[in-house]
Amino acid sequence: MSFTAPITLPGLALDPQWYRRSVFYEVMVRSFVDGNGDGTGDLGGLISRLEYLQWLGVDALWMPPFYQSPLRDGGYDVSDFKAVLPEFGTLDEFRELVRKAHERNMRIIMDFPLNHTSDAHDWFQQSRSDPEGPYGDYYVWRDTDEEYPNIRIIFVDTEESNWTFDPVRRQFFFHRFFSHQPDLNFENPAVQQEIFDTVRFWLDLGVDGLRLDAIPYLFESPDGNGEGEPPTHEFIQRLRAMMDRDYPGRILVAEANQWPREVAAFFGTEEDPECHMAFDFPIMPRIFYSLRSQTSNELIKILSETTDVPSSAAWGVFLRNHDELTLEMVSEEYRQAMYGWYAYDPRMRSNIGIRRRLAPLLDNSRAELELAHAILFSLPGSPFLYYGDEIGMGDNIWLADRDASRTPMQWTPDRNAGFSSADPGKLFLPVIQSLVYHYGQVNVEAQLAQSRSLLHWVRNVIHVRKAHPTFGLGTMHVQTTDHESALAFVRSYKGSGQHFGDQPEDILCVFNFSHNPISTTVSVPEFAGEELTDLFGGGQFPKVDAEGNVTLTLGTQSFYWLKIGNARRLARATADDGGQI
Ligand SMILES: OC[C@H]1O[C@H](O[C@H]2O[C@H](CO)[C@@H](O)[C@H](O)[C@H]2O)[C@H](O)[C@@H](O)[C@@H]1O
Ligand SMILES: [Ca+2]
Repeated sequence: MSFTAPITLPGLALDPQWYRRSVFYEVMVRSFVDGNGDGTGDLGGLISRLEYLQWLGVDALWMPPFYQSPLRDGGYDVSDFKAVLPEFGTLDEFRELVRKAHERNMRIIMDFPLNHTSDAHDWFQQSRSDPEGPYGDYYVWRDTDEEYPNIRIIFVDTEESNWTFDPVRRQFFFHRFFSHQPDLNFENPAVQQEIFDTVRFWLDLGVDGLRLDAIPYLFESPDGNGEGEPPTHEFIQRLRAMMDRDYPGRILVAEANQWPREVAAFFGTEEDPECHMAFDFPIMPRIFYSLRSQTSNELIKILSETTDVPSSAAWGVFLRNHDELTLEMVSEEYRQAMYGWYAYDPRMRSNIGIRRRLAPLLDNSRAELELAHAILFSLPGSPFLYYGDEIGMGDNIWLADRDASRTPMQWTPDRNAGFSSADPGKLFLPVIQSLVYHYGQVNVEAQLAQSRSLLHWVRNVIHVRKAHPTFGLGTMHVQTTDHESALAFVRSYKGSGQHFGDQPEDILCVFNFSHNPISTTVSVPEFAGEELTDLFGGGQFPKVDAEGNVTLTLGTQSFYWLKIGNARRLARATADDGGQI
């Protein structure tokens, strides 16, 4: 495979807002490329495919944990926060990865599961065996399992309680997730210091940011639900202040599976900022809901809710990731509808969600895959892709837990899908060999050879998005339509004029969720009389009429991104001093 990557000068472009303009790509080291042929993906393998990621248009990688770990929760069970799991590589290889990514102007975000450790961590082993020793108070120990009754269980498939009795210390320890993942005791200043030291350790190695895993759960309180308690926010504020002071330009990303207002709290305020980015959990299931219900009302409702966030904050939007498609942020009625549509086999469910990949969820429909991506790439915030979804990889629901959608990346139709040269029996997980998604058909090499493949389409849409900073930096206004299957919004940006193409711009985005073609009148009164031009092909569309309406015909499950004409915008640009949204 060869990629005609653009020639760039080594080093990162200076841009304090880089995370608002970036396309992110979640890459699991274990699953991407096996560089040394032992059956497991590794850092060396990832380094060898940076060229591919740059060609695709990726600006930043999000790397789930690759620390020392017994791997009982995909690496989110860390047994040493300052070591790389030997089967993944070494610290030196990680340094090389950072350097080589930066040479391609790509940044690296590391996952940081700071809420808990593995029970194999030395801190826990010492804590359980020596309660009076230096680590005795590193975890949340109690004599009963009755405290914190308001704290819900997250892994409902496997856990019956958030407390587990430890036969060594003869006390219960608290855990939000698996019983082999004891929660750290954030009340202990020594624990807080360890977390700061760990953050500094990785930032000193050059990483561009940290995804704060399970961030709402750091502190518990007797009466609260243990989600976003005030001391948790105070702790993040201190972390952010340290980063702004000592590591400007590096970012914090909040993983908080909560409602918009609660998640927005993790951005902090202008005076006391917390995270630069936060994943937008409520919007994601509503995209899937709209695709099957053929209605846009749920998306319109959530997009119309205004949540005040600091001016530098950015949402991280996504369709899928390494976890189940979580349904925690929908009502029970809608959850049942989603299970009916997307998880008709009970094996497809996991906790409160669905453990399937994007293409199988959308029944491999090219129209739906394009529509879903078009929404992802035009919503406010920065898009996060999940490795393999750009080629429409399948899943394997006969594998345990979320491994269903963590199988080896499919590079070629050759042995082990080009992922590894190991004996196939030695792979950490088997490659996908299902009827529809077999690596013989679904792989990067084959899609590179087809100009109309999903891979080329995704790359094209990424590049169109990147040519219009409006998508990353602009505001969004939902517009009225007269069709229940249509969603329309306008993205507007005043432009800073500081970068090439960073100009004032308005873009009308219209989506059709119906499984049939529709005609709909979109009301954009602010833009009466303006021309509309397709962002992809440059085709001219009917003008917005004098009343501010435009009637559009959309094919089955299709969309338009239309640039709104010049006259008014140019006048406004002259009047503006520009730069801010
Ligand atoms: O480290 C434990 C888990 O932490 C993250 O969890 C998140 O995923 C859960 C679903 O799998 C979700 O319900 C929860 O709200 C999140 O915090 C991480 O992404 C998981 O992989 C990990 O198991
Ligand atoms: Ca390997």
